[in-house]
Amino acid sequence: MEDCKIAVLGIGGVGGYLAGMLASTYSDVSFVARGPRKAALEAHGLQLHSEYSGEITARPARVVETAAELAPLDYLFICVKNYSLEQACKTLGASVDDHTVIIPVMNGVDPAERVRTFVGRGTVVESLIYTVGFSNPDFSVTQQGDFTTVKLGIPHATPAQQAAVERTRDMMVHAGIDTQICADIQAEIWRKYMLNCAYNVLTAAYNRTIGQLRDDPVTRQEYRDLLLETLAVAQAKGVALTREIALAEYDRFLHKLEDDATSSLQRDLHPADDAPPRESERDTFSGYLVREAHRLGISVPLSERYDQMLRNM
Ligand SMILES: NC(=O)C1=CN([C@@H]2O[C@H](COP(=O)(O)OP(=O)(O)OC[C@H]3O[C@@H](n4cnc5c(N)ncnc54)[C@H](OP(=O)(O)O)[C@@H]3O)[C@@H](O)[C@H]2O)C=CC1
Ligand SMILES: CC(C)(CO)C(=O)C(=O)O
Repeated sequence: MEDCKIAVLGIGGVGGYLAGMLASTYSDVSFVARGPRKAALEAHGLQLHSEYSGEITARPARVVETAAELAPLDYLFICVKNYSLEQACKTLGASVDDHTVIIPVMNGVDPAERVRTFVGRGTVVESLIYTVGFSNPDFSVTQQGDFTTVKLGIPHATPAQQAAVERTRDMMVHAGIDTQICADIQAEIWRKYMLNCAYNVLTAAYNRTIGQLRDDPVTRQEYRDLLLETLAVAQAKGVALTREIALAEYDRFLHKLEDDATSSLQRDLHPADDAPPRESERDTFSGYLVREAHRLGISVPLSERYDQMLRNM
């Protein structure tokens, strides 16, 4: 395990945490980054300010502009926004061969399927991550809060695929990354997506924290309704999510999420420095949900309203 070849493509909020943890454990970790971020990582390494894992300065084996500059990898983590995924997959070259395990660590329900289509080789492990992280103007990365957890799996895995999932989990746990294997990874991904379709959509639509959404009776009720609309679409697609799980997520919103919690969609649409909105994943959340609902004949009026509102921002 010590000399496995690992790369992380996308050294932002999510990739920066994983890259920092991996590069401070393994000797052959490459960072794929571009422009001024590449120059900063080459000059100073990656500074990770993690409330969960501590203050880490990670020096990668190398920083490259594209993965195509790398020899075949054992593991490739792809941590880009959904709108960058296709382009990123086009730059992999010979870094991915049939033995490579690719782990897209992203929001949305279909990144793994899209990677399989765009790349067509290697073993793609599905994943999701619960974390709060972002990149800073000096290209350091901050992870906030006392958790960061990754879940892995491959639906209907063959024994060889399951072995790849287990190897990946062991490699990540050895680097100090909380990682669990899920028997039904699709259901877990949809559970997280259901959360995102309420949490990310409402925090971004109003630029409010979770505490502010919870204090307002209208948004408090809408959070529940958005969870239930997403549940209806998931169930129509045959995903094993139940009303009890949706209501447990609502309970978490009411009683457990931090008052000052924000979302990645909110941070992109409302940058802290009053800069103009950045490109965002609104299409990954309400956009995809509404399209799937229409295709399946499910009524999702509130998601439609918020999708329109986010599109007009
Ligand atoms: N941030 C969070 O708290 C959470 C995020 N997620 C999900 O994780 C995924 C990643 O999000 P996040 O880390 O926040 O995103 P960021 O925007 O912070 O980071 C993405 C990084 O990918 C880089 N990138 C994009 N394309 C390429 C490429 N072709 N080559 C090299 N680098 C590339 C970008 O570089 P550049 O700066 O040069 O554009 C950027 O640094 C998303 O799907 C998000 O929804 C999930 C849970 C929590
Ligand atoms: C809801 C949250 C914070 C959970 O990790 C997230 O996925 C995001 O901000 O995109």
